[in-house]
Amino acid sequence: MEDDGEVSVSAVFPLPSATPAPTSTYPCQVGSQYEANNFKPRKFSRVPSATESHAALRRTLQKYWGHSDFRGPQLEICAYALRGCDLLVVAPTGLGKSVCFQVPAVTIEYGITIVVSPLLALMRDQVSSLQQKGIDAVQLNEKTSMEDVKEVKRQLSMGHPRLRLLYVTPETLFSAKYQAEFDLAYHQRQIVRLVVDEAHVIDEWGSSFRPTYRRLGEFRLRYPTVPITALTASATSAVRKDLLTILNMPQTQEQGLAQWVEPFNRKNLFYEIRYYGGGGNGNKFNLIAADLSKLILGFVPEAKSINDRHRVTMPCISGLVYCRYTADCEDIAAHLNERGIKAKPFYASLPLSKREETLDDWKAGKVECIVATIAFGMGVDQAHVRYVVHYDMPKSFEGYYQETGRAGRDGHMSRCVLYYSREDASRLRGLIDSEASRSKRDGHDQMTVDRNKLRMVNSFKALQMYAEATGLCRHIAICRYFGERLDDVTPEIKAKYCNGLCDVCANRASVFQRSWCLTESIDVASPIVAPAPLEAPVSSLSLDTARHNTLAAWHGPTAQPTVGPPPADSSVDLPVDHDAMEQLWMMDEPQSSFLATTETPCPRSRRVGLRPMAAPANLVNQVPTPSRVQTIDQVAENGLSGAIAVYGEQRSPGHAERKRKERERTFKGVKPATPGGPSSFYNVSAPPKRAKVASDFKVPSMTPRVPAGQGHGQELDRTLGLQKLQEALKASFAEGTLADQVLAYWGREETGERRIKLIRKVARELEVGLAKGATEAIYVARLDETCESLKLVRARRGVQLLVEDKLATSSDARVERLRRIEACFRAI
Ligand SMILES: Nc1ncnc2c1ncn2[C@@H]1O[C@H](COP(=O)(O)OP(=O)(O)OP(=O)(O)O)[C@@H](O)[C@H]1O
Repeated sequence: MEDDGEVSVSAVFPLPSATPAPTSTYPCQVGSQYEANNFKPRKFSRVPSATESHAALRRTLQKYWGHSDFRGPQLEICAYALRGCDLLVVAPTGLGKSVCFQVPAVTIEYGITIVVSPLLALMRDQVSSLQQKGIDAVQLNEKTSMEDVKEVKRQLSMGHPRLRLLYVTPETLFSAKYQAEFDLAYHQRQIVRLVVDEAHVIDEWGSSFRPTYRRLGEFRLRYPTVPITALTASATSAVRKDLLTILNMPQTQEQGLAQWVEPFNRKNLFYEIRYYGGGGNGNKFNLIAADLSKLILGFVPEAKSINDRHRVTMPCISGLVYCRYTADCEDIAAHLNERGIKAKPFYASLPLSKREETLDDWKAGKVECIVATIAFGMGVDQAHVRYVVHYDMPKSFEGYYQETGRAGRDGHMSRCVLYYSREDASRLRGLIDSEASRSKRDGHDQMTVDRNKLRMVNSFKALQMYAEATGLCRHIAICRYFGERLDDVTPEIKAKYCNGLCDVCANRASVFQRSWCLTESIDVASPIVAPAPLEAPVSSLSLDTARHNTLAAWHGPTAQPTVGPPPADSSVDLPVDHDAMEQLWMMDEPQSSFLATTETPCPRSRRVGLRPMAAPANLVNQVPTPSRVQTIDQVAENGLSGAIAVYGEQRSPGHAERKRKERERTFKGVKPATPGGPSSFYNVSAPPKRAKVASDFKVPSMTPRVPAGQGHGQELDRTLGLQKLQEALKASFAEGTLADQVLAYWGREETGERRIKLIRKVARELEVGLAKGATEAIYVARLDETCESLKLVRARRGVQLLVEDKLATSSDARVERLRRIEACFRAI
């Protein structure tokens, strides 16, 4: 019987050749829950500066995890999570990706982080490790007891839950059983983030045996203000694009994505391929078993000396052997036991208690070797695994990388061996073909089937080429597969990536000689063909229309989206950047073969979409006399959050107590979110809190663009223009006595949410007027002038002119534009 639980496959594509130039905005804050919620670390009553956020995150890490400091990009990623950004993190196995979402989830003041995890065992591990640290975490899946389900539902509905991390399967997330609770938690602003862990499985599992994975994109439509983090260790650039598309996440820095792609190399792993010929008719066991046990026994002295050298105290040497079939797991485990290696089988159809026992014994060092199918592996975090052997070839390159990634997570040298024969490869190829046809029977459309099949085949072909290449450094080949552009001749690169830690670099001649035993009559993989572009999950619908439809499907046709769809007659689709959307579906140029790639070495870390550290000049100009001393340099260093903090009140003794009393006063008469339910600090019926910060609006310095390659007279890209207008209107009218005066004069006395809605409508109306008959240059100029005019509302002199009806007598050019704005406010 074959075991399910495969990791994704993908084709071979290069990474973007260069990191996009940084912009001077914080795109990830625009339109995110950050705007509505202002995630704050505990103890902060205002938005903290970057330095303060970092300190808060570090404190959490030290207090709960006991690590002295963050590793690599962890701190930066956590800080972006605190800001409410959408994040994509692609980092090698063992880097510590869990910290990147767990630490912010615990650091912020309140709210639940939902973590979608693919495997129950992985969920169980992470939840119990968090609970041991004293963190409120819980898992919700089909195995959760009734009592726990009740408690989770209570936490989701209560308005101010203790719960910090809720681990779910995608099936649970979309189960009708919990929808009301998730909806309520969302409306009470208690869902702070969706995390998709091991996100690479979305692409393949979603189109084969776990279709609910593909539904994850609906989350964004349903809960549009909740930011998303996707994390994976193995994703080529094509897979990354697919993930973002499926999850309905922004695709670029401009659209609000912060992305980390860390180098894939695992320096401390020794990769080796063992070739064998034949292996048909059930004689594979006879061919390999003896060699396998000899290999493992041979590792032991070396592994022991590594452990001793690094003071790793384990009763025995930990290792893993991967097989494709459950029967092989049993046979190999029995064989190893006969040879004195304490081994146990592990596969999906074993009872859960048995699997848990095996895993616990292995972690405790009572069992030396686990002989497992791919049901075991992803996310398993055992530090001292000294070897990973593939008795069978994995079905995908990503699978190989993930599984070998279990080795050497403590950073010390460990070995990864793959047994390879062409017979095995061609059998596996047949299996992949039949699996692809099975997904056709499962009701997927032809295009999805074809694309999926091509992906699987390509990934497998790449793995076969990797195994067959007797002259290419294994480390370089792996990194090339994931898109790093590396040459394999420069000694510095070879030393940096491998330094003799693969069979080819250690002894190329011997590898070549050993490969002679491969059966010549069987073909090696044919070239890789790029799959067709991915169908957008929201296809031709705009995101807003899709979001509206989704909400209607869930909440009934009268459902009111939190951020409503634009009126039918509006000529602007606010969140859709058609130009950028079109680029989403465009794939990179395929490489004929990853083995042939050469070029510049990969930088240490590729970060795409990161916020630069300089604050926009226009923002700095707007900062009123700060109540705390803060230089422009500090603002630049701390970024926008830092600049907002400038508006914050000076803290004084008794500040916390005063804040508490103020809060109690504010929420005294607040109605419960549900009839009979507890009242909440954050529920929707709470009166709008008067912000202490001057305003949390962002002023993006974005320029409206025309679609690439088009000139004047062509259709304008107006999304950013609309956004700019909206921000300017908000800045002038969202609050403040001057704005109140003007609006009262215009007969608009809306406050709070109603005023914000009005501002949105006015922005749309205005933008349509400005775009009429305009070329790009005229449009930009009109936008700038209108935004400039709006500043009058923030000046006493301007307000006087307005409310005393002296506009007609004024010669100020801005007045004319202000009239247009006034007309809009009066008319809507
Ligand atoms: N800042 C840190 N300092 C020390 N150890 C850390 C730090 N961050 C994470 N670790 C440790 O690194 C190990 C790997 O962490 P984790 O399981 O999150 O990795 P991962 O990136 O998710 O790997 P995989 O993709 O293979 O699941 C864990 O044992 C964790 O405790």
